[in-house]
Amino acid sequence: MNTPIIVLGAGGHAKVCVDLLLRQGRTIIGYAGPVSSDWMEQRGIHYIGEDAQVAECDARNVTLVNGIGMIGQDLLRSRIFNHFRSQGYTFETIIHDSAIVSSDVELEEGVHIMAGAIVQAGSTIGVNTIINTRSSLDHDCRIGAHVHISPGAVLCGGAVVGDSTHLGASATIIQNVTVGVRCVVGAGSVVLKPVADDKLVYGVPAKEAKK
Ligand SMILES: CC(=O)SCCNC(=O)CCNC(=O)[C@H](O)C(C)(C)COP(=O)(O)OP(=O)(O)OC[C@H]1O[C@@H](n2cnc3c(N)ncnc32)[C@H](O)[C@@H]1OP(=O)(O)O
Repeated sequence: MNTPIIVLGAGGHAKVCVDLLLRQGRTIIGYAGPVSSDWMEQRGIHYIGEDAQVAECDARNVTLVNGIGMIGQDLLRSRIFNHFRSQGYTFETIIHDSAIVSSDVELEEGVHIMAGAIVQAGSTIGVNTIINTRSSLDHDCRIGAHVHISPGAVLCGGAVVGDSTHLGASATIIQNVTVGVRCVVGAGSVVLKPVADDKLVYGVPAKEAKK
């Protein structure tokens, strides 16, 4: 079904989403955010206005794509998702044509699987999570809601990532290891042992940052 889409945001992640949607021939009604964007205008994507203006579009006739990115513990992406869900809007799950996603995978609402990503059999991914460019989830990974798996990250089989955690670019989690909720794992880190909730870890092997 080609339900018309409104993109929320106009920054880096929104651009990549728009590029994916245009390649797939999707209809984009416009984008919403605090300011207009030359990049969007050059592609003929109409500026709807601030987020409140989205309410003028009936939630039954559109779906939303959350173009807000997530770095570290920035909660804007999850706040926007929860706000519009509570208003009755639904979020589109988007998968780049170059991604490889097993048929034995559970994807919840609003998941983004970007170019070159791989998701293997038995994995589950919670709402509003980004599986970013060229990252890979091997078999039986469990990824929570509002997670960002950054470009190039590698999750070995059975790895678990809790809600609202940001896994940095090219980080690796070895098999069957759990990273808790609301954690940040630094770019390039190698996680060998479980990480408790609310921790910042980085390095090889990954260690908890000293406060
Ligand atoms: C599409 C996209 O672009 S998605 C974006 C993806 N972005 C990322 O993956 C970025 C992830 N963020 C990081 O890796 C960050 O460096 C963090 C969150 C781990 C740490 O950030 P901060 O708390 O600001 O740490 P800060 O920069 O002050 O560095 C503190 C120390 O840790 C070291 N350090 C920071 N990050 C790392 C890392 N990833 N690996 C190893 N050491 C690190 C620094 O060298 C510094 O060491 P020093 O005190 O000996 O000089």
